[in-house]
Amino acid sequence: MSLVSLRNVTKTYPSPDKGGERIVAIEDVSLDIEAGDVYGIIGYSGAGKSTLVRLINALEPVSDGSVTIDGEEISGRTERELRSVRLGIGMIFQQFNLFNAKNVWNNVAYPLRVAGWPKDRITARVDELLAFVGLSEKARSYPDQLSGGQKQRVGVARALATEPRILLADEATSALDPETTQEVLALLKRVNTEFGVTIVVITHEMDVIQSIATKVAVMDGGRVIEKGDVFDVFSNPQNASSRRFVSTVIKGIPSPAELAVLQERHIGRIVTISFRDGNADQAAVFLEIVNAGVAFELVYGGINDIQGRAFGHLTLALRGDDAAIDSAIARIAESTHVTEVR
Ligand SMILES: Nc1ncnc2c1ncn2[C@@H]1O[C@H](COP(=O)(O)OP(=O)(O)OP(=O)(O)O)[C@@H](O)[C@H]1O
Repeated sequence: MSLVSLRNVTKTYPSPDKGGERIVAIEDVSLDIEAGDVYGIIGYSGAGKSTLVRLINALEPVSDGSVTIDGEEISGRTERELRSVRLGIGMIFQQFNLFNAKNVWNNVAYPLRVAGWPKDRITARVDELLAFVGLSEKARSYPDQLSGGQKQRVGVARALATEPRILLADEATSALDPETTQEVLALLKRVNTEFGVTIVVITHEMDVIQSIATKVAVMDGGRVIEKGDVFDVFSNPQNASSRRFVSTVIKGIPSPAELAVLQERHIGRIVTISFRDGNADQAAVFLEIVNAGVAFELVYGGINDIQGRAFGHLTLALRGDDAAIDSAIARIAESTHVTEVR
């Protein structure tokens, strides 16, 4: 049984114009998140990612379909019942959302006081969490005295206070510089492996998915257009919309504007060849070109690493007899993905 399960979920909002059509934020989304996953939700702005989080977190009801957390259907629950569901879900935010008037220790203690934990257990839990996130020394500091990375570490400690099984991270590293982002991602990875917390990361940053996610769903226009293993989705997207999105976030695929520049700058036919962890022998690809008597120049490229597995794209300008180029492309296409710019 999945820990979080969405079945044919739709969420609409009233139109801002009187009598206008309702806004469809989420449309017919089905998704299963297993215990222990680090599940990335990625997509353009307005794709519906934040709305999806609010539905999982039971902050808003679905318009249609069902959301199940740990086997319990949450639609149609009373506010009181939902409160206990929410206690099992921690949340961290882009802007950290700490209480500026409370010190670090009291920020982390806050959800435990609300949940009615006894004083001695609160003390033990807060001390343990601050040690876990490496901020024991900062217990008496106020949020204003902390760096962005430290603030988010307090956010993580607070989100974990009530021992939730699920942590939702909504653009949790988008306000941080790249180095601090990596620091917070490493902490989230530890939250997953050491505490066994299932993490859902909403992001538009490829780095985040690349470093910690095991599964990913790509959203576009309120729908999940592709989902699965991170390496598979990014190295070999199955449909045109997800290919378009993926090509904007991974290295090595020239944009249409860059292709136009390449075509202008280089003589010959421009082709992009994809390489994926062992699926194509790179030497064999180049041999096909050489054996066909075709000259080539490497004009663009990049290699991506997803948790130790590599894939990439090389763009070449091919020069020679047209029939020879056609036959080389056809032979390369037998072992890997190749596209020609026309
Ligand atoms: N409370 C609301 N009332 C009306 N429309 C909403 C509401 N919340 C979201 N929407 C609309 O639903 C769509 C999806 O929005 P959502 O914020 O979920 O996207 P997102 O992928 O999280 O985007 P971003 O990355 O910009 O936050 C958008 O068209 C948005 O305008």
